[in-house]
Amino acid sequence: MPTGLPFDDIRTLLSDLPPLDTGAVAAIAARDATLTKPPGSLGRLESLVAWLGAVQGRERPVIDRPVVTVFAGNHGVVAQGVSPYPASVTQSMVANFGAGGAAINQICGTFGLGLKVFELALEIPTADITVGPALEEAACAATMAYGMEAVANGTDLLCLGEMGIGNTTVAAAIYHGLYGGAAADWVGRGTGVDDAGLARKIDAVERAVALHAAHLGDPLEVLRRLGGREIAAMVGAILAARIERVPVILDGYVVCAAAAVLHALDARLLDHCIAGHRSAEGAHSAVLARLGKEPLLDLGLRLGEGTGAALAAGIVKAALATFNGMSTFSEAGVADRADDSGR
Ligand SMILES: O=C(O)c1ccc[n+]([C@@H]2O[C@H](COP(=O)([O-])O)[C@@H](O)[C@H]2O)c1
Ligand SMILES: Cc1cc2nc[nH]c2cc1C
Repeated sequence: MPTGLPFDDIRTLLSDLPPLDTGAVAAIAARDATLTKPPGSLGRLESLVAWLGAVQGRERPVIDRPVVTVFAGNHGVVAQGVSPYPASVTQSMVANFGAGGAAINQICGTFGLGLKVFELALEIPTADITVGPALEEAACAATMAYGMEAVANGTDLLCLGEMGIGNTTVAAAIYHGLYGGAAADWVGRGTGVDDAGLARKIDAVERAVALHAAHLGDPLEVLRRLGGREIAAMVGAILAARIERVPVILDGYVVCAAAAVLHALDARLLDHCIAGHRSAEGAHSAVLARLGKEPLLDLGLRLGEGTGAALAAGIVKAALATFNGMSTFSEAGVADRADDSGR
């Protein structure tokens, strides 16, 4: 057992972060300038390769073991009537992931991504955040540690996803707890609540944040009081990836709640993350602006499961394939431009 307060053990991990590799970025820019294309013509694909190199610390980044991790949790706040679906759907969807029948299975198959599902005590929902803290500190820290396993198998690109009926309510509570404003600013329809459900959801988020208001100055307290197990595990996964130099693609509105906790602790904790997409859940745009992330895709998705992150991974893989596989002007015998302008 670790000694001291569990959150203290987490906090020690925050203090010693590897720097991004600027030498790798420079080397990538130099090779990019020799490839058979006008400078800058691959747009954001070029900056994606630079990002991979900066995080991995490699002049030739690799994506040999990309993985999507789906963290699944259940939430006591479902008792407040905040989701149109019963909590049992979380377990059923985990079975569906295992059987290969979910949307994320098909996207992983399309782009050659591994899929790993972390099932987090689904039979024991976290406490209702309108009544008390979701998790005790020790349980929250232990769940964060479990989430660190996401990078344990030598993955070189981590796509984060989640599944949990009710978790758009806890995500909204986290945003309201971290960023203030009105509860309604952060609450959306999730899986599709009707108007009465939306009103219950806004009310639940308001009451939860009011209940815990005295403790919300510390982002880790926001996490344990207003979050849930899949959110805590994703905080651990993002943190471990930062330390292990693994690039991370964030999914949508719910995954970004985990990212927001770390960002509130120290913005550099998200240096290794890109936003895979903009979710159709209304407040996601405001969240992305707070996090300083420009999403790669904007496809109107609001599913979760890591689907937006996995789709973005397909683009990232293509970006790296262009960088590694393209011929240079001299190799291909293509005439380069006559002057240095525009470089
Ligand atoms: O992350 C998103 O952008 C997102 C937006 C809407 C819904 N979801 C998914 O929907 C579930 C939560 O919705 P709800 O209505 O039960 O709170 C959960 O399994 C999430 O993966 C996810
Ligand atoms: C069917 C279903 C699938 C999901 N996948 C992610 N969240 C979900 C919510 C529901 C309800």
